[in-house]
Amino acid sequence: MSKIQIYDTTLRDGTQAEDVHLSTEDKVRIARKLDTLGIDYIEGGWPGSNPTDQRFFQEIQNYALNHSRVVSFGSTHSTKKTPENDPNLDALIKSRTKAITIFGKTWDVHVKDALRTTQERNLEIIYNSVGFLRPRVEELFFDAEHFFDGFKANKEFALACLGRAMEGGADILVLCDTNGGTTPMELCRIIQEVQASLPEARLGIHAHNDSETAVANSLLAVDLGAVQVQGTINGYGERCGNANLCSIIPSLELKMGYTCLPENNLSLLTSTSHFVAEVANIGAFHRQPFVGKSAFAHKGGVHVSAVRKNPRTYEHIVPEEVGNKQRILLSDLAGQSNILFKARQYGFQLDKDDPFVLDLLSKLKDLESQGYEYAVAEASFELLLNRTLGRARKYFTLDSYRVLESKSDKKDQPFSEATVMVRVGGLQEHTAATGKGPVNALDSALRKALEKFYPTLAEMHLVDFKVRVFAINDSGTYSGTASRVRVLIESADHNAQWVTVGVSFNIIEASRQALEDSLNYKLFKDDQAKLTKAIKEAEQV
Ligand SMILES: CC(=O)SCCNC(=O)CCNC(=O)[C@H](O)C(C)(C)COP(=O)(O)OP(=O)(O)OC[C@H]1O[C@@H](n2cnc3c(N)ncnc32)[C@H](O)[C@@H]1OP(=O)(O)O
Ligand SMILES: CC(=O)C(=O)O
Repeated sequence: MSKIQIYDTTLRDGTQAEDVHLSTEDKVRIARKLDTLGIDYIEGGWPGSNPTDQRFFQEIQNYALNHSRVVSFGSTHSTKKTPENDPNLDALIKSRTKAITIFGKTWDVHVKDALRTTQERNLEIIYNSVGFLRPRVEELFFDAEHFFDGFKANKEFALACLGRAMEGGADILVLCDTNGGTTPMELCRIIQEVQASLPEARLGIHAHNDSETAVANSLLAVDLGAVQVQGTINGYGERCGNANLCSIIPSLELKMGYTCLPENNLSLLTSTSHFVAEVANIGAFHRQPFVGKSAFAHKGGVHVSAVRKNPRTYEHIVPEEVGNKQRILLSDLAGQSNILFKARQYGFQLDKDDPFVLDLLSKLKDLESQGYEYAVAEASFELLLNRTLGRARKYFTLDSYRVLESKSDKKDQPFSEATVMVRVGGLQEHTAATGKGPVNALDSALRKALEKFYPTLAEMHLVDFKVRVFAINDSGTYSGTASRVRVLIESADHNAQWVTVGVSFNIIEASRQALEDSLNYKLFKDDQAKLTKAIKEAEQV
């Protein structure tokens, strides 16, 4: 199986994305993760550009990477300078990387309008820059910027640029679809013409995603003989992004028979993707192929029924090969198979004829149609399942609650106060609490009332609170302030995190439902843990 060089530019082109900002420390953390994954080349940045990138190249020298080679990136020398006095080329050398990439213009429009120089001078700049760096670095790559647009505009000039870079000593000529507008059909034709014209050249591909074809173009280029693929983790990059390595690597390895990563490392792909998203502080893209949370999530009853019999029926690869996993979702599109699968996850062996399954399915569909979303609020579903089976204890009853909002002075913040009446066994408790907002006041009052019966409730805290407004009602008209809302509450204690849901026309009532489920779930979970412990102890006796 032939090896394809994987060249990651998350730390350089990835940071050219509108919402990606990485500190030097972030870059080092990502570089080390990419090294663990087994990426061949990590483009660390443009050392002539800013102090963050400059520091990265110093800092990364303190780490012995096992696999990856760090690459510094810059442009050919300035039209007004020579290689010897160009600060950009000097910064590349000072970065002390064993590999360097420089980009040069190959589109006549850019030479005329961006560089404002002649084609002859551009060819000279390319040759001189590459030739100057060649003896000073072990590996040298030439990024032929705008190559495909350049080829379409002026084929002879674009090919001459490649020729000069090759004569100067570049190891690989990387054909860049810088504006991301090249179709796979054009790309195919152009690469074949390059190969006919420069048969000795070793080619690479660097594609942008403006036409949503960056991955396809990269795969095609490899199929045609490219030996290096440049891209970024999660496809981050300038404008619409770069070719997504999280799709390219598994496609090359699992579908096209190439080797990209060291043996057995492909299963690190999903965790690497999530790690990079986390460090970049960008919400994970759930629908991302291969590594997204939804990449192997099955919702439709027909799909679930089939994947339970044979996962291949609706999965293009085995999720674990890329470190992902199958998920079965609950919704109004579910069939009995979804329920059976979920019940098994929680330890119940049921079968399709069980009347309980149909009962739960119809409850689920009814609640989902009102706006409850159990695919996310799995703790609420687990309670619903156990309640329907008669397995969940009723820990407390909230007989009534009242929430008051008042504001006395223009300068003051509104004041929230909640009172609750709860019953635990035969005992009634009447409590009041204030809070920063009505939901906080209600939460405080409920806990105050319940903690004397259930002290472990003090261990839990609220992690996240999300409100979604359903502005369009069932008849398709706009409901305005009379809209239904869904509240999702994420809670945690020292060893778990769980999400609960509530739905109502009243945001406080929706919050009350989600809060009550959250408290109940904590108590239910504690009971389950006690039971498991008792069973283990009994088994040991
Ligand atoms: C396709 C790509 O993604 S290439 C990478 C793009 N990335 C970036 O631009 C991020 C890093 N860039 C930077 O920090 C800055 O632009 C710097 C430090 C490189 C240059 O900053 P400045 O000197 O202030 O120039 P400025 O950014 O305004 O313009 C870019 C200059 O580079 C020149 N240039 C562009 N491409 C090339 C090239 N291949 N070879 C030589 N010069 C080039 C432009 O003509 C322009 O020069 P001019 O000012 O004489 O017109
Ligand atoms: C070099 C580069 O990033 C590009 O042409 O897109």
